[in-house]
Amino acid sequence: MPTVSYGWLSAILLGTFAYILRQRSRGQRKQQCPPGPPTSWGGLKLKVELPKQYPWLTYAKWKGIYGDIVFLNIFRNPVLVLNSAEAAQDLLEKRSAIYSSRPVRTMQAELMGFGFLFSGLPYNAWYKQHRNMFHKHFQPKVVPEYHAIQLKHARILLRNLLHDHSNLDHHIRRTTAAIVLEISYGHHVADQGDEYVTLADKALFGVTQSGVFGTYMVDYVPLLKHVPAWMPGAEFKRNARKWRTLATQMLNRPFEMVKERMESGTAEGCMITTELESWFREGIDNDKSRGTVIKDVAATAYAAGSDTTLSTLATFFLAMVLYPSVQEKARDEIFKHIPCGERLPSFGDRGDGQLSYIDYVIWESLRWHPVVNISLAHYIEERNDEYRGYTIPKGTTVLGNIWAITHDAAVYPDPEKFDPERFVNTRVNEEQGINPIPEVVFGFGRRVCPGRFLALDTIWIVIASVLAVYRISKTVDDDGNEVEPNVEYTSGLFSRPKPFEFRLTPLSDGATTLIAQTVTDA
Ligand code: HEM
Repeated sequence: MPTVSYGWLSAILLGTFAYILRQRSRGQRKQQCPPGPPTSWGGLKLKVELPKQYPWLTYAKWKGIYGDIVFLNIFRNPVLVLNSAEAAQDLLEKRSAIYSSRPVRTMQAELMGFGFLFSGLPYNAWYKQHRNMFHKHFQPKVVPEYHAIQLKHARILLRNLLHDHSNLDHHIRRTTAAIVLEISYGHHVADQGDEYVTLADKALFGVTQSGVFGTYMVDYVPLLKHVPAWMPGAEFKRNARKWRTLATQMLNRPFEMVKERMESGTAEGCMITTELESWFREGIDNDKSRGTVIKDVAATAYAAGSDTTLSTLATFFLAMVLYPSVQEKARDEIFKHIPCGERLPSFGDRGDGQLSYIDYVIWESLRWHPVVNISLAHYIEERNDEYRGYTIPKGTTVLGNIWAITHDAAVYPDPEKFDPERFVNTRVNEEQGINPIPEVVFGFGRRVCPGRFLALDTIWIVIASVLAVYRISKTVDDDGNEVEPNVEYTSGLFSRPKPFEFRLTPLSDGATTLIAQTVTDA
């Protein structure tokens, strides 16, 4: 056995080596790329690797050494990390015409079977078809149609938390998943053990593991995909095989469910029924691939829309435990508008900046611990570019370090502090060039998150509802001393707080009554 495995490895390494030599012998002109950590000759013996755990922190450290644009060449894969808002703005926003593609992700798309996620597609006509369909259903003028769904699930959350708040992630995931599943598939999520939530949960674990560029060597050296799964060190192949089954199920099962319900006349109106009906009306033969686009778009909405919103809400709970005065201020703002215990907030309360402090709490939750700390990888596909006198070669993967941008002390003073107050005085902020609303947490240019309008609405209604009826605080030990919560975040594509302890108490008997009423309201 070992002889065979070494044979494979040698063949792959020799192939890679020969490729590099060929490229070099073509006598490429030496380009002056931006500075970065040294990689050895030909990129073969690496002195540096892209970090796998919390890469945003390592990149932020590199900023101190190499500056805000850091260049690496890993196995002939040029990678550029952007560590400042200015660089991200200059390249990913202003030059988004050439910085909006995505690199090939062998692990996620090819081996794991997540090629259906349009978030990973290169910037081409096929991608635009997906993005346009998505935009049709999630643009600002459409998302208010989903307020009733969001309100219902925010209230179910209040009730579920009253019974048990020990598994916060579970309850919030139920809320965020239920909203997207109802909008996309017209599916009503069961309170416990919903088949589709469980399925996506398992499948998405793989996506978040493989989502940050640099995690898997096979993304740099695609030839490694041919390594047999049984070989020592080929764990990635074994994992990929497992996740592939889940990916296929996540893509197909809920879609088939809607089609069956349509055939039996029991389907609820949703994104898929709307799209399928218009496809049938316009003639399937005129556009044979539209069925695939519909299926992909629904699955991408689900993959991208559930755990992201979950993370921000979990961060909000953690911040409220740690910063009780912020919590009181936000609650006071609600009670100025809706007297305590009178009724629960609804979207009508949001208009005209009436509850603007809540908006600041949301933006600070998004900034303090961004969900996506390294943007999905952008890719410059068409041609070489020049920036600040450096060459950015065609074929460079470009990573926006959202964490570094939102924790730049020159822009967000005292960045580790959760302080929604920082956004209050917009005039002074503008004059001093500090504390802009951190929209960067939703990414850049033409690939900016198209689900952000829905996300902000969900986060708003959940936060306003929770604050109106619950106090979130530290737990106390047997001697009555407050226990500090664990403040630790997961690595991976969607970063969220690891479990932490907190107390959740209804504010008053009136609040408990309001929560109980949601059983009949929702
Ligand atoms: C707090 C919640 C959310 C955050 C922080 C967030 C953040 C992001 C970020 C950083 C990107 C990558 C942008 C880039 O490449 O520059 C992205 C892409 C994307 N997001 Fe979100 N997102 C959130 C919620 C949602 C929701 C609710 C949906 C769907 C309903 C969604 C759908 C998508 C899609 C489809 C893409 C891929 C866009 C493309 O490649 O064209 N996101 N998101």
